[in-house]
Amino acid sequence: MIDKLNDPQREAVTLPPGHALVLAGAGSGKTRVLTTRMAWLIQTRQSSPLGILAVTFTNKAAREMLARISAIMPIDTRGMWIGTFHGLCNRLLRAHFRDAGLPQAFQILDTADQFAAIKRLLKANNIDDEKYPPRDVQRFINCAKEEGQRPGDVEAYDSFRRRMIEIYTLYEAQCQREGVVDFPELLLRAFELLSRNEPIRNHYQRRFRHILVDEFQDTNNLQYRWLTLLAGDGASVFAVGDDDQSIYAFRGANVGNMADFERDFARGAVIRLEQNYRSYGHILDAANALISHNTGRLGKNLWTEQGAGEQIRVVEQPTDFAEAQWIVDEIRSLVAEGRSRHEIAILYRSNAQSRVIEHALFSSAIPYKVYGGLRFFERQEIKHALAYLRLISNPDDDTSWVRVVNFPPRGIGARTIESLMDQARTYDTSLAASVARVPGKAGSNLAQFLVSISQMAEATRGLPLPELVEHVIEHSGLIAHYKLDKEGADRIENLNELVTAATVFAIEEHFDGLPAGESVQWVSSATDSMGDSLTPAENISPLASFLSHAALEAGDNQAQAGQQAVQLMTVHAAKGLEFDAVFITGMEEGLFPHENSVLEPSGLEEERRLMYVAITRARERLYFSLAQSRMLHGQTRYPMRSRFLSEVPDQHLKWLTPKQQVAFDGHGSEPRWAGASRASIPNRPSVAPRSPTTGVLVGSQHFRIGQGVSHGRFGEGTIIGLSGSGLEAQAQIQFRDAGTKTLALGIAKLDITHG
Ligand SMILES: Nc1ncnc2c1ncn2[C@@H]1O[C@H](COP(=O)(O)OP(=O)(O)OP(=O)(O)O)[C@@H](O)[C@H]1O
Ligand SMILES: [Mg+2]
Repeated sequence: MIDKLNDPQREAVTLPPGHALVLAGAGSGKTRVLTTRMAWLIQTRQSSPLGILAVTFTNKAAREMLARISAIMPIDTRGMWIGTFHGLCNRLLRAHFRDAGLPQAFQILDTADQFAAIKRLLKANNIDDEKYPPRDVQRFINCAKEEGQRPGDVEAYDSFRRRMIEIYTLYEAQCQREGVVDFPELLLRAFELLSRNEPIRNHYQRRFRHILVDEFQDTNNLQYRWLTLLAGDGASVFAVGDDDQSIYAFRGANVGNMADFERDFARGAVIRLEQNYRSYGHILDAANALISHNTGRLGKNLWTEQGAGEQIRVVEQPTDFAEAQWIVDEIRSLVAEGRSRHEIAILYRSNAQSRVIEHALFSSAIPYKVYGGLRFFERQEIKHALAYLRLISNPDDDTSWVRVVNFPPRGIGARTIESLMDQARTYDTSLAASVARVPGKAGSNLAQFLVSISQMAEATRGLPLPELVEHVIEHSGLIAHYKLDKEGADRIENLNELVTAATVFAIEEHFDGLPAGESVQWVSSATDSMGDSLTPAENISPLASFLSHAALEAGDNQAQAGQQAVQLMTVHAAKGLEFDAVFITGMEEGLFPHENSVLEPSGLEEERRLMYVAITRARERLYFSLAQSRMLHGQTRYPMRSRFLSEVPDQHLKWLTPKQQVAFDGHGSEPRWAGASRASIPNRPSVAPRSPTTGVLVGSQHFRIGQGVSHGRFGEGTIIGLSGSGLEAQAQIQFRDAGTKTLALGIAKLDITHG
């Protein structure tokens, strides 16, 4: 098992108990070391499988880890706690729902559900959603939770924040009443449970002697505290990570946790891995050179024995359509050369880019899978079906109630629902519990809905999960409804796919045929002073378990089925994965680096880490592609080449199209636009750019691409795109300090400084 490892890897795997940090760059075998260490701990009998808790970044990674361990040795991995932070916290809360103050069948709100719940809350309390936009409220609440703060802990230094805190309080009451838990709440609840309940804490601290964490650089403060608490004084924490791949700061991840961990725990036990086993030399050196532009790195140097391999191919196309078409043609020849489609990935910085690429793939009949983005469990019909399933397990789930009370339409209008909400508010009950208080025809319609839910609950009691799901999609009226819809065929297919998903889930989770609970005889062997009473986690009903799975795992479904499909995903979603061939698309200023990020140096450094992640996904072949004009958010833009292109030394690049212009270097105020005239943009099918132009006359000023301008507030900048004319004329300007902005030329006061 450990023969195949190099020396530092083997050292890490076989470290004696104690905290340790493996700090190493991409593709150096961190994940492999972590998995092997688990297997090694078990095989050398230093730990039982049940004494290990491992945190992975995605559910897919958790499954792969389990598969790898079972491949190494024949053990029952079922009782092992391997999963994401959210998944593990969910498991903990299910096991101790009472102590955590939750109903047994509590439901998980995903981000979209949470947003809907907040909107509903604002409405119900007559809160002005212009002054308190739901997005901002959501962010406020989530940030507070991620810092471990309840409403009482948040500092109210002005009246706005005071009001936000009141909304947070109302939101908590609503969630509690409805028996629902949002993502950050999973973590915070689990943290509070462990910190307040000593017997439970002691139990788990005694059980988990080994805690292993992958992608440690992306933990947030609350996760860090959760780990520290769970570890107590006795457990060994083995963390692996790469500061250069920290890409979730915008969600509260704190790369400083690595340094803290080293200081607080790992003292001395820091292992660095420097040999990369994934990529050929040109790819690796390009990544190293790029990331060296960042400051404050913990520093490491990656090398490979694999030889230089091929240069990175760079291609510039006139439009985003042409870019997509070129990629599709190239994929055809890769496949013709014998590469498998699932070993080819197309990465993009923004989800919005995928549509054009998907279209090109679809038109060429190349099978592809979108990983992440377009999520199966987020499709409308699936969410409707899940809402019914949630209601039969918990009729007080108001979010689900509101979603389907009139879907399929059954004559229950907005007014009725509002009056129901009023009642619920007045008596502080759930919507279901208030039905009896609504008078007249409206009331009887609502009552009928309630009856149909309880009939479904009755009829499905004791049914195996797939049959239960099938019954509900049929009897909810969803299938019949979509049959009437011209475009409903797809939706019906998806609903049927939900039954398949339930079947697969039941098999994987061993719910098939076995009454829940019997499949987990190992629990009793988890001998502990607290005995079985403390670990009934596995006694959750298959339905509740499936619903959690649906909420936690949106997206994974597609990737699994995508064995023979080209893989499409955002760079964020690609973390930890590897492919033979990778296309990094949209290598343009404003896109990658993203325009929102270039305002601050820290934002730009995060973009650079993201680019580092993207490059290091490739084993053999890497492509950079870009377009001279791109339709984004309904606007045609004429972006400059990404500065990241100029941060990769020329010797690693092979331009497949002429390299005429100089890429934006992010420093000088000199316009770097030395390219050919943009006046003619050939090859753009179907969507014509909205009056693309290289020059615009507004008043007496003549604006041109490449010109230097200055603006009262944003300072000095360079025009990088123009569109429209007259009053509609707009310029996209790359400001030296203020990032990229699109300004209406008739309104913005701009002075031409040169060019
Ligand atoms: N000692 C080794 N011998 C051969 N192959 C190895 C060795 N160590 C790792 N690999 C292979 O190198 C690749 C990268 O390993 P792994 O995914 O564990 O790296 P990582 O450090 O976790 O990367 P990332 O930072 O991208 O998550 C994998 O295909 C892995 O199987
Ligand atoms: Mg990894």
